[in-house]
Amino acid sequence: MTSVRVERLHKIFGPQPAELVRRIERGAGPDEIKAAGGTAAVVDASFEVAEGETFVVMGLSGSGKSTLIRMLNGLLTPTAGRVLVDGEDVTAMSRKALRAMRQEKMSMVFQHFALFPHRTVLDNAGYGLRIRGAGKDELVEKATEALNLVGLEGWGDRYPQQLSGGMRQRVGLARALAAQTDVLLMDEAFSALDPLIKREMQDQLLDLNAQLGKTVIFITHDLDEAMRLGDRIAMMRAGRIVQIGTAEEILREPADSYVAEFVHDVDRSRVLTAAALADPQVTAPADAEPVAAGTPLRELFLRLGARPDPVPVVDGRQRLLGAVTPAAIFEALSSEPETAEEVSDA
Ligand SMILES: Nc1ncnc2c1ncn2[C@@H]1O[C@H](COP(=O)(O)OP(=O)(O)OP(=O)(O)O)[C@@H](O)[C@H]1O
Repeated sequence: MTSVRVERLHKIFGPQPAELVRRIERGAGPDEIKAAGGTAAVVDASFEVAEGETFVVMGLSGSGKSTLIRMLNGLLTPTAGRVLVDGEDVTAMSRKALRAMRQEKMSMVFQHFALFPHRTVLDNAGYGLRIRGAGKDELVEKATEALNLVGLEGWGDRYPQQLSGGMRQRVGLARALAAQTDVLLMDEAFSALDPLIKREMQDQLLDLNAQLGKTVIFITHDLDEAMRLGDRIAMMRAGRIVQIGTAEEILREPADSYVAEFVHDVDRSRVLTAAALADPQVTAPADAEPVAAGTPLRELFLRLGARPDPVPVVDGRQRLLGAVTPAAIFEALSSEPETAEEVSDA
């Protein structure tokens, strides 16, 4: 399996980009960079994505998400910094090595997926295999398997115009899956879809990942999507990553007022889980039925109605993590999170 590591990555558009990176390192802000004719699209980004992890990059339009993801597979060359895929520096690869890396290790799914109108769905799904030089039998086998995985069983002989928008996006996903790369880069892959279909695709990605264990780097400007899909989320603002954490960490301890504002309207009862509130010091009644660590607070809250006692919480192996008191549930659901700024000011 493949891991991805990003070290002090910068991308500056405009004249003398390397000089502008030096100025940023000496403390220049976005206004100074702008005055010098540059755009600081990505500034000093560092993170590591573990094998099998779904890492979401989240931010408003123009915050640098697409620029960042395009540097991961070498579509854009960084102004400074390194991208390591399986320990190999993408920024130092030849064109040929880059092409091989994209074919063998990282597939990309875009928002507006380009399907070839005159090729069948099966051919479209197998496109990555074809350019890699796969034989016909292998192409048919792997593309069919990928189409089945995304719920398009039996559609291989059709043409793109016979499919709905959601189905076409599934073909895009199937193409990435058929290539059997360990890493999927998904750039606003579901953003153009209707809300219901979008949700279906998210469920499908979660399902697929439970089966296949791919490393997914997923870009979105949709916070609900980020929270549903991400094992961890990187919050970007004006080119910088301002916080990296799980949905719960970001909700409970936003790094600054920008992130706090962003997550303000999130339905905490659906995102926060029993695990975050389980206190090993609290004992639940012996006959209380335990809940799984991932149980959303909403469900815990509903359960309290029947019996207002502490609720025991167990992990996947039925080990006791602690218990959640009704008071902890009320507090988590009603309190405003403190930002890290406020905590350090105090
Ligand atoms: N080729 C380019 N030349 C100059 N500036 C660019 C170029 N590509 C992107 N930018 C600028 O870099 C900044 C980051 O853009 P980027 O597309 O990465 O943001 P984003 O978060 O992906 O936004 P969106 O969701 O709208 O695509 C923006 O200010 C954008 O205008």
